[in-house]
Amino acid sequence: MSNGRYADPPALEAVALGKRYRRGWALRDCSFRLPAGRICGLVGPNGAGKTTLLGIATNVLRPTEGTLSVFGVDPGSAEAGLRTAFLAQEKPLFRRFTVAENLRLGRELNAGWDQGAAEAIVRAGNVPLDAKVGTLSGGQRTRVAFALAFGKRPDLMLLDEPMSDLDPVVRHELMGTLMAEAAERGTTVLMSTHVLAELENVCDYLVAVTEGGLRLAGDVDELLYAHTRVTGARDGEGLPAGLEHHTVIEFRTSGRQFIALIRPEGPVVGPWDTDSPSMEELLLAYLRSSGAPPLITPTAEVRTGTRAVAA
Ligand SMILES: Nc1ncnc2c1ncn2[C@@H]1O[C@H](COP(=O)(O)OP(=O)(O)OP(=O)(O)O)[C@@H](O)[C@H]1O
Repeated sequence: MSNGRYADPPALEAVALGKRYRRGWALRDCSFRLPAGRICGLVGPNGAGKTTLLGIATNVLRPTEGTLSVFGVDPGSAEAGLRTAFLAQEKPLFRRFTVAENLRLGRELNAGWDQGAAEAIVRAGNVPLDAKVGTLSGGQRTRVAFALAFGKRPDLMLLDEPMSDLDPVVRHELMGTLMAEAAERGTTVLMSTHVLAELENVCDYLVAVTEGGLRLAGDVDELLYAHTRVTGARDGEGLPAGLEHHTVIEFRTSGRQFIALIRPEGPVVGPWDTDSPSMEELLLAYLRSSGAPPLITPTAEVRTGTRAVAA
């Protein structure tokens, strides 16, 4: 169904999206597009609003203001439900049922169910199909939850910190399975994680939130291209003269060196070394500097006049 063509509706489009709980806003004024076929990392500190965003995309939560559409339709529509799979942080499974019974439920609930794909994931971890889910280790349960999500053959796979209880070998293997599936079928993936290194060489798209606000959204290449890492000899405490002409995302000193991440507003002239940041450096700088101005790249920008929800 989805294959990432530009004319297709985006996998996700948020327009002025906000969610308020009793204690206050968990998400506010978020507008971005995630084109179909992308592998997107969703990052932000604890309590930033990631799970809230995923909850709205899966119709577990309704927005307080604004809209979020999934392939151009409301997350509560039958079409969005059919095309989306969600691997929640707490991996809800029927613990008193066996693995096979959980897969059978998956088959009964999903028209396009692929039993072979689901069973292959379970078997690759030597998880017995006749074991009760409640007796499995946390990592084994995650594997079964992965199998249920993959068995659905979704166009959009949403994952909330999916790897947090997996050992490094299984983490690597399941990430490989996820990438192979996404590449083969053009599946859009939106995955929240705190392990920034996990996203390098995997994601081609990023969404970063802090304190409920969107900080970065867009194509990884565009985001990296817009930034320069500047390093040089420290001269006093403050920003070296000349750097103030640029948008400074973060400035730090270490011993006799300084390191800055900037969005250049012209040629970067000075006795410094300039370089492209890594994805991890870029994300860390934005997560540490909540006052830095957000950047939404052209690919992620919501075009005015776009109808957000065709309910
Ligand atoms: N059901 C709820 N009722 C009240 N406040 C909530 C509820 N769910 C989340 N919040 C609050 O909303 C904010 C965002 O929470 P959310 O779970 O979306 O963050 P997160 O980025 O997923 O965090 P983490 O990385 O810790 O999982 C937090 O301040 C949280 O306390």
